[in-house]
Amino acid sequence: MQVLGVAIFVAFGVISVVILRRFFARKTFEHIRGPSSASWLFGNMLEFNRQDQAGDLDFKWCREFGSTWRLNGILGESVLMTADPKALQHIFHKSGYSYRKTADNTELNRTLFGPGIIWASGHVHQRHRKVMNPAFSAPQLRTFIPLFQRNIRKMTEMWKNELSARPEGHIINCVHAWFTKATLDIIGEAAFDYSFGALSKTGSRLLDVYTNMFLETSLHPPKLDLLIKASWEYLPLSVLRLVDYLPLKDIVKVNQVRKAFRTEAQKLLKDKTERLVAGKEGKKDVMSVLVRANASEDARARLSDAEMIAQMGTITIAGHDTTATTLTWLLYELSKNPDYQIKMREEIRMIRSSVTARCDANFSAEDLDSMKYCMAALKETLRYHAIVLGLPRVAEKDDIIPLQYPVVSKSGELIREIPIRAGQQILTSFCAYNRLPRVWGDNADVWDPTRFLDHDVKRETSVGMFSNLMTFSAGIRGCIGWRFSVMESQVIIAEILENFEFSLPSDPPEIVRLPSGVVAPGVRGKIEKGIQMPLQISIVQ
Ligand code: HEM
Repeated sequence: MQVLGVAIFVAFGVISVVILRRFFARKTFEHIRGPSSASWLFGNMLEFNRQDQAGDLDFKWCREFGSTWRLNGILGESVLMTADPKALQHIFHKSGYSYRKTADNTELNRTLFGPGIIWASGHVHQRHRKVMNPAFSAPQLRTFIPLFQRNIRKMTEMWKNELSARPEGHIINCVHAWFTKATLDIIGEAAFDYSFGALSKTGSRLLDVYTNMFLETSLHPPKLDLLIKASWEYLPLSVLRLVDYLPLKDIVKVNQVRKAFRTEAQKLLKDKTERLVAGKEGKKDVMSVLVRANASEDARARLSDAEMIAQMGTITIAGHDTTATTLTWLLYELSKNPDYQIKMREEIRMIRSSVTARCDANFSAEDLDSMKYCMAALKETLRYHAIVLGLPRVAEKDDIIPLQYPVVSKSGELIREIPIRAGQQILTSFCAYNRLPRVWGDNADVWDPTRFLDHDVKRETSVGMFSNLMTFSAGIRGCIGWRFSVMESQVIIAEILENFEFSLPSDPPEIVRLPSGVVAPGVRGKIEKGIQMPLQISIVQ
């Protein structure tokens, strides 16, 4: 009886807090325009989470209401959504940890990765970042270039072998499946000196458990899932820790993945620590650098074993499918833009002649940096195909968010800044920012790398980690691996375009952007088959 009383009291308390918070939240956003509520229970969240193609609604709402608008959240919550550069700069760059991740985001990160960098917050996150930074510095990453080249060459040799047996002179491959394997092998070796054996087909348990995780866990979430996760904002941490035991599809899958990574990471950490203690010459992989950086820290600043182990899953998952998917979109665009593909190939060949003239076998970092057409295509793909659509954040304290581009209120006044209360949720839209005509020009809705060719246009407000794009997020929580991804992509682009031509198959399927954790391509009508990007590949003449 007593237990029931406490339960009723707690439930009453939670509901009162929710209603009061939502009442005050409405007040601050009431005057901002936005789509009307599609359902009293889900607001706009059901349509937002189940859009036909990822980003469709972000682009539509941004066109209709300007770069900042209001959404109806679950149970009448009022949510601010923005693609405004100054607002993004304020939230990600200027406010430290004042805009935290949402509870469901944090808990899913904890369930998947454990206590690693992507889960940590505040001073704990600062500690993670300090130990990890040296492993992601430009000089350290440049040492990986030969490793990137060696691994991607394995893939191109396999393609060449396959092609040599085809009298028709071409093959049709899902390039995403290949890039996923190549980038997984690369991250395994570069980050841990570990072999996933993805290309060689020897495979590993990790690979089996992990395959298709993003799609399985985030495509078209069930209604109950959305409701349960919305309630997490109001639950105390002690209750949230029980999330791991929920029989939700995504939780079950990420639990499996985390456990598999933990087993492997424990072995790796032990091996690397023993090497360090024995004074053996340090290896260059990210985890060995981490182990050394950690050992040289003041005891209080060090990462614990559990934290170090969590980094393995984090770096693997954050660090390979992301790059693989971006490269997949790049090849898709190049298949549709053969003239630009030819320009890139000519550029690569020209630089190859100077490499041969100096009797080198491989491109150096400087060679790769001098490939302007290739770099412009990579930047444009990161802009046009932001594989993380945007991120949700919650204000930790009352604040005022400034806007670069004022929006018109319901009563016709210009809104230049938006007061926000502690606890209110903001959805940031990276994909809509990346396509704002005011920032990128009138042809922002077209894939056109020439916009990046001669110069990086000086933007009015600078945001992001790379080239004013929001694709890698920004600020103290921005992607720590952006340079890794860019260098790896430069190597892969040079290797594959020097050797192969890419085009659409003769009867090309309609490719759609799947609204999953990482925006990946699928084929219209065959979405249940998962990620697909069939392209025609032939040897360069
Ligand atoms: C195209 C490639 C990539 C994209 C678009 C991308 C995007 C992002 C984004 C949007 C975030 C912020 C996530 C959040 O705040 O919840 C992030 C964080 C992170 N990324 Fe990447 N990423 C890419 C490649 C990589 C690579 C190659 C690595 C590692 C080798 C990596 C490691 C990480 C880590 C460890 C974090 C967490 C950083 C922190 O919380 O301080 N990423 N990435």
